[in-house]
Amino acid sequence: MTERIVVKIGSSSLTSEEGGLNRERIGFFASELASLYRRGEAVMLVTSGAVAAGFRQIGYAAKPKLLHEKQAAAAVGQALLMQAYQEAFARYGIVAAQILLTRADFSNRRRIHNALMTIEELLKQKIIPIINENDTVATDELKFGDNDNLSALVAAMTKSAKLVIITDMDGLYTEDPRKNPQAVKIERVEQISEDIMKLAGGAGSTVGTGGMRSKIEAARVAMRGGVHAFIGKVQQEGDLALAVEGRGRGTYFDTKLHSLPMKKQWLGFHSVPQGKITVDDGAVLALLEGGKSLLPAGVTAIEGDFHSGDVVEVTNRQGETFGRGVVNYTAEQIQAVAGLSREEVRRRVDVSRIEVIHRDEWITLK
Ligand SMILES: Nc1ncnc2c1ncn2[C@@H]1O[C@H](COP(=O)(O)OP(=O)(O)O)[C@@H](O)[C@H]1O
Ligand SMILES: N[C@@H](CCC(=O)OP(=O)(O)O)C(=O)O
Repeated sequence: MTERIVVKIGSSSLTSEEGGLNRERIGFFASELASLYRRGEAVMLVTSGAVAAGFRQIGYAAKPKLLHEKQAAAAVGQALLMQAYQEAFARYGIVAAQILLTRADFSNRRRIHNALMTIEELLKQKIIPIINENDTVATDELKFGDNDNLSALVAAMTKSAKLVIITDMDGLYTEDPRKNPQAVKIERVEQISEDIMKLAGGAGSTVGTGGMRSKIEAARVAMRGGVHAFIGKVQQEGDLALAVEGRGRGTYFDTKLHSLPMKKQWLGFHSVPQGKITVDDGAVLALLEGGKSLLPAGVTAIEGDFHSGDVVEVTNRQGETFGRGVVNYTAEQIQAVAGLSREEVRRRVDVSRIEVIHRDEWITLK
């Protein structure tokens, strides 16, 4: 059966601490991906390594820290990276394509739709899309920075079955094993709780960026989008196939959720909330388990100055955010009717819909 699989390779797997591309590793990963491709899987690659590949060529002594230097390094390195992959895939008769994306592209529905259509056509033509962040145009505030999150968004957008995040560690441990060799590996995670989040530390190498934390955040996004995730090591021949088959050297993050329509992905992953609504326990239950809309009666507090049609976060009484939705009221209108019954609400404000957030415009995020 053809499955869609997104594979993410981090800088630490492709380059050395001194920078420069490790062509042998690229050749190895290309052969691993080619074996999935030959089995009929629809493979997409999200690869880092542009900055690490480029800085040595420019003559910088170490991985640059300043944004314009990083961007210059990426501009040089991205071309080297693509050249290396295209050559490596050509050995297997596979054509590869370059796609560069930014976070801003994801928040613009037309742009991301175009990117998706391009990827769909490439997959149809049996071409492997190779995706990286467009470092030259991404502004600092809006940068993915690491590619973990980008890979999760690509996996959700393409409704992939699996996301394989390849790194230099064979999975998630109870602590960073570089700091504590006694740390114990976690084989399976079914829900990413705050306790799981706390285990993860930052990058382990000087070329890596996000560390384990950004990988777990990515797994969380993937799982919400109905994608099973794996974080681990692919080092020897056949490791990638094992990772995909459930026998890999890493940690599995299984999900019971189904893929999300683009509209819900936009709401959950890309929209920028303009305020916050706190609700009572009954409303939490109605939204989380009843599949119901949020009515004014369940609202206890609001924050922010938002308009009807804006996206807001919804939090419980403990202050934990558990979802987002599009509001049908202005902040002022909700203030006037919070806690009131439908009849009272109709008497006091003139709104097009009685629901503060309709269930079709809601996404649970936990
Ligand atoms: N709890 C943990 N379990 C495993 N690795 C961890 C943990 N916390 C931090 N790390 C570090 O995360 C690193 C991988 O992230 P990173 O260096 O950003 O790699 P990449 O370039 O592959 O994205 C590992 O080398 C490891 O040192
Ligand atoms: N877009 C950047 C990615 C930066 C980076 O180091 O990411 P990662 O190795 O995935 O933590 C690059 O190609 O250099």
